[in-house]
Amino acid sequence: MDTIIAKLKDSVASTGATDIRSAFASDSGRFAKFTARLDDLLMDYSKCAVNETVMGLLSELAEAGGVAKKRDAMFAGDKINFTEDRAVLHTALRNRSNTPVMVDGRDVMPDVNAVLDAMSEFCNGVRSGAIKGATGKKITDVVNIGIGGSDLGPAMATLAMAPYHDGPRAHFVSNVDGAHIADTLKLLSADTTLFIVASKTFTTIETMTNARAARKFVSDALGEEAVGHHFAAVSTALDKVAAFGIDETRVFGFWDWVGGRYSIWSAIGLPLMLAIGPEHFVEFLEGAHALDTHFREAPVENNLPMLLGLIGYYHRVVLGYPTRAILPYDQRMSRFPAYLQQLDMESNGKSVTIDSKPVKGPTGPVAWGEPGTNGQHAFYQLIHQGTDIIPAEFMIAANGFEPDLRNQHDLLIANCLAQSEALMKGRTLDEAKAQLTAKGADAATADRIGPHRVFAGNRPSITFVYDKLTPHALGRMIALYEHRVFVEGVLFNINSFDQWGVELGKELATGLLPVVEGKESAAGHDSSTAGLVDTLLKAKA
Ligand SMILES: O=P(O)(O)OC[C@H]1O[C@H](O)[C@H](O)[C@@H](O)[C@@H]1O
Repeated sequence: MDTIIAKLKDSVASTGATDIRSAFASDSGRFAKFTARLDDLLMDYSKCAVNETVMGLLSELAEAGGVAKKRDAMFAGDKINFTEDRAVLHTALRNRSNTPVMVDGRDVMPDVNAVLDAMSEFCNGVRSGAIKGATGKKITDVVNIGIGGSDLGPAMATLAMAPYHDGPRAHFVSNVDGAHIADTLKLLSADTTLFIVASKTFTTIETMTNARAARKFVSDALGEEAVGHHFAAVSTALDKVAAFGIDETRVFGFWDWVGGRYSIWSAIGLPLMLAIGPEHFVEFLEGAHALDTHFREAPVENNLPMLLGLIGYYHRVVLGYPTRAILPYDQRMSRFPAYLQQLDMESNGKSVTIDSKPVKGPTGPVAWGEPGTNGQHAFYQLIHQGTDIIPAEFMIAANGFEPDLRNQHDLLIANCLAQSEALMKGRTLDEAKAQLTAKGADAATADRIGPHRVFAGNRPSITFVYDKLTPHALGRMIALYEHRVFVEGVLFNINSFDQWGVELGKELATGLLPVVEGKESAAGHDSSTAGLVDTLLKAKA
């Protein structure tokens, strides 16, 4: 690996790979060379700092890092999440070919299918009105109470699939800040609302606290006996759900081999299924399955997640770029960057290798973003002219869902393409000055103002294009990013599937609660924490 990385660094210098603009000028076939496809999904990475030498070395890197072998081990149910002694099988949840997937000598597919059937039956009942609230009214609103992976996936996907909504309205409460649930409940009537308590562990303090507030909302309005009609739960901890008092016919399970940030395909997808219906939900699973099959079968040079992971690794480790921007040109994908933050940073924000040694180089970059065109009018300035190079990942559908607003969709496409072109081409000082002079500026003004109007160019971007954001296309896009994170994690030589880094803060918060409540002294805490507690206690009304 180290030798190949060194060769990559040398080849960047010796082949001038980062001069993307010149590469386009000298090779009209560049787009054809550096694009890959899966059905209608096109990945254009020609605007990255790559050439045949770089791509060849990246393929060698995939081989040396054993990516294909580890991929096969994941799909086969090996316990690759060794720090938690767990298999990693979110792919089994969307295994539409239904081939057996073995964990500890047992095929998990019958259980997967049984939960999917139970979810479908429940959703059909709620959507048709056969399953009603305690007063006999139809459920019009569903509130998912969850956080992290039990919120971001369903919230992101439900918003993305808005054109397919024909079920109850969906709301998402995640934050322990009482403002979140209070503002949500204000809009709702208990007798027509169903709450889904979604928590893999069923111990997460934010979720349990919000669930109790929701329970009080229902019992205050309709009486304690109504609670059962207005709650469902999704969890791996069925004993804890029973203790909370949710009827077992309304509990949808999943398994410890589904990571929270990979759980949208499981019963955690219940709010999405309620909104778009079981058939569209299955199409969503099928899209992910198509990508899984592609990941397992396509040769590296045409394998989208392999390429995306290899280029991501190249950007981070070889070129040293610290972040990447996720920029969907799709308003309904506005939560996709937030979703990817958990997927990517919780998976690959690690400092210890699988051999339990400190990593030698960088691991996961900061992933961030907002939908275009909004970002253009906010932070793109830094992407174009700032001192860090930030690889951008654009995504755009050829078609929107508003035929009467086709002109707006064309404007959206033009903006998306213009950004990647501008990032790559930039504007030289001579061009900037000539432009100023053409507008009537004198030479001294052109000299003074010109440098401010220079764009360095050669800034990398990847663009994804697909026909339309259908359930299939969304499932495929999420799975693509999941496997990209996998490929990068293998190359970083880390375990992408645990998240010990979130634990310390949780432990300290538990210890600090009695201090903040004024029941215990802050002695023993550092002076900053003690000082902050003191300030807050004095200001407490
Ligand atoms: O689903 P839960 O068990 O409530 O967990 C919710 C979230 O909280 C944890 O702190 C983890 O960092 C996340 O990976 C997880 O998705």
